Amino acid sequence: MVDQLPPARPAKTPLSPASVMLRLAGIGGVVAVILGGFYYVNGTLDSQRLRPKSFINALEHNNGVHPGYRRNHAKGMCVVGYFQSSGDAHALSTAQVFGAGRTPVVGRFALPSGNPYAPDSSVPIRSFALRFTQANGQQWRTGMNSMPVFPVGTPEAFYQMLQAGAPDPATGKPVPGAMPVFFAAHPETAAFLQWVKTAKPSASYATESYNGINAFYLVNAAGQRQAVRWGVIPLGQDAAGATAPNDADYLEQDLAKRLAAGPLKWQLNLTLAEAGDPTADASKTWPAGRKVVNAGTLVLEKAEAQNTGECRDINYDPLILPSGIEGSDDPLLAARSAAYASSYVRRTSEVDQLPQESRP
Ligand code: HEM
Repeated sequence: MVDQLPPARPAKTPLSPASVMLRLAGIGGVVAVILGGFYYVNGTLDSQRLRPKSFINALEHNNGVHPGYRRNHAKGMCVVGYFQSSGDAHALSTAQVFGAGRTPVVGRFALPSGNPYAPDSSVPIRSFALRFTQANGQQWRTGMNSMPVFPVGTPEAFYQMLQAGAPDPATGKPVPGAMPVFFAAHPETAAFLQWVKTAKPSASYATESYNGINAFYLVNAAGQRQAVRWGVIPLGQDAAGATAPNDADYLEQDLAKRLAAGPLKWQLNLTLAEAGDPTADASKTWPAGRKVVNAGTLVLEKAEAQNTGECRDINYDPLILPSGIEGSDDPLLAARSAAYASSYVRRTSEVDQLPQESRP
């Protein structure tokens, strides 16, 4: 048998230099369109558009750069313990944390400032962040504040608020009058300002209530979705009239002392929204009288210094949620998630510059 040769291909006419240039320009054009798309989505082409680093740059501008520390809520302390479920939230959510048993927790108490040396009495707000690690490996991370509402409802307004708090280059202090002007232009701050009127710096992290503020959805085995806001209330209280000392650093010593004497406990409450309650506006409270489900007890057993403790390398991103809990349409959630990641990238690349603290 004789092999048949394939038919000869017609000889190709070489491209003229002009055609080569045209083809290269075409390829370049496609690449430029793709890159332009990326830059557009990233906001690089729009100098006015907010990006994760816009918040972090503003926080650094206002508070200074403190290598290795969180760019907001910089002064804090790690804590370790567990959550004991009551089982009462199981009908609302498939998340394992609400089933029977215990879920280990790594938490962090902090002050809401980017300055890790801020005196404890400088602000009436304290914060509490938690990471629950379920047996199936899924995590629920949340950051809560002691106020019941956020001053504003959008990332843009929060950025403007940071700008209003920027220091005057001449004095290094906030520009007098800038914050009142901001509040006057933002009537949604009314509920927060009402709270501030009576809020006092508390004498202990242990006797505070903390609120998740943003709305989330719980999803049950039937796929039903219930909008909720959550928070924790302390099971221990000081005698009435306990006041904060003048000392700049009393909160950490107080917490270490209390934990050395025994575990500290909070009740985890889920407030259930009714039709019409806003889920996309953290500056609005929900009407009183909403049903509250006691999901269980948070028990803290040990405190650790934040520079060496387990919470140091945790990014308390509010959108890290297990199945059975979902984010809402609140625009602050995505902005928080992105800004915390940006802060995390900066601070974790500087960890070797942190002063090493001995464990309490
Ligand atoms: C657009 C709005 C917000 C921005 C840009 C923002 C920004 C930040 C940043 C950069 C951090 C440091 C994150 C890290 O390095 O781990 C932080 C921490 C924190 N934020 Fe926000 N935040 C916002 C809104 C809120 C809201 C609504 C809450 C409500 C509870 C909140 C609660 C907290 C808490 C508790 C922490 C401390 C977490 C920890 O201890 O590690 N933030 N925030």
